[in-house]
Amino acid sequence: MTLPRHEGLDAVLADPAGAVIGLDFDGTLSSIVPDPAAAHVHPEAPGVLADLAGRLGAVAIVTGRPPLTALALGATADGPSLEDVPGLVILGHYGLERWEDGRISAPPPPPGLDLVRARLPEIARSLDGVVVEDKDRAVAVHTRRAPDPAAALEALREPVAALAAEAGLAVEPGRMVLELRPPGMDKGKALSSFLAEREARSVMFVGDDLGDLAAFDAVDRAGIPGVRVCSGSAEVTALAERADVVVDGPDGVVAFLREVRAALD
Ligand SMILES: O=P(O)(O)OC[C@H]1O[C@H](O[C@H]2O[C@H](CO)[C@@H](O)[C@H](O)[C@H]2O)[C@H](O)[C@@H](O)[C@@H]1O
Repeated sequence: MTLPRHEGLDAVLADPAGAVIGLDFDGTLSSIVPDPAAAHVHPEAPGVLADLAGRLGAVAIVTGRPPLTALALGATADGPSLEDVPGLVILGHYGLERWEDGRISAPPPPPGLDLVRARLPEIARSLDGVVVEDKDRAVAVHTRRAPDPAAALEALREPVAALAAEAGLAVEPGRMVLELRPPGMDKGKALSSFLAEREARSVMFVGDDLGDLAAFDAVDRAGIPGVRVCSGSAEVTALAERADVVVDGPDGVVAFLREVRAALD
């Protein structure tokens, strides 16, 4: 692919040491698969990120996954794994839990999760193929394996919202998933703090899902040149509508990152 001309992308290329790249995990660095536990990083993604990390100010993965899960799913059999990306920071749980240099930092889990653990499986059982994913600091309910995933998601919206309100948690909607998680943090806040911490002079964010819209907002309000990249899919169109660059899923993301890397030589 040829890199498009865009002011934010030009700024990243002109001053890579001042650039921060943030990337989502599922749907961006990893293809969407029916079973969340069976996801795995695109085999070429860690290599190209490792290459970029040596040239850019910072590379961060900003994800709804716990950082250690992203790292585990980021292992590859033959090449480098995500853990091998120099200086990588993972802002997991939408920024609540941070992994860097092998260390995790996070606030304590919210008390409302116990109520969700007690009640959500019962709600999920009322619909065929709906499964619960417990992520320690958040609990998600997935409908991708239901006979009609979109209908199952709609059927869950109301009971899940009621349960979240009772538990003092926020509902995070995503690709055939509703997540109950602590309120007060999102990918936008996580990215904004990281940009300030690294004194970024330009920013690129790559994402695919509704939770990434907050990160696009953060790019917009960062006060530095920025570029918003969408890992496009037929399933989510809202992000493509806001993006400066749209590529075709994780394969397209890796091809795009390769071009960025090549343009830095
Ligand atoms: O912020 P992300 O890195 O995009 O994580 C968001 C959610 O991703 C995962 O679910 C999604 O990917 C699964 C595996 O491909 C897929 O089965 C599911 O339908 C998608 O919604 C993950 O399981 C969630 O916990 C994350 O919050």
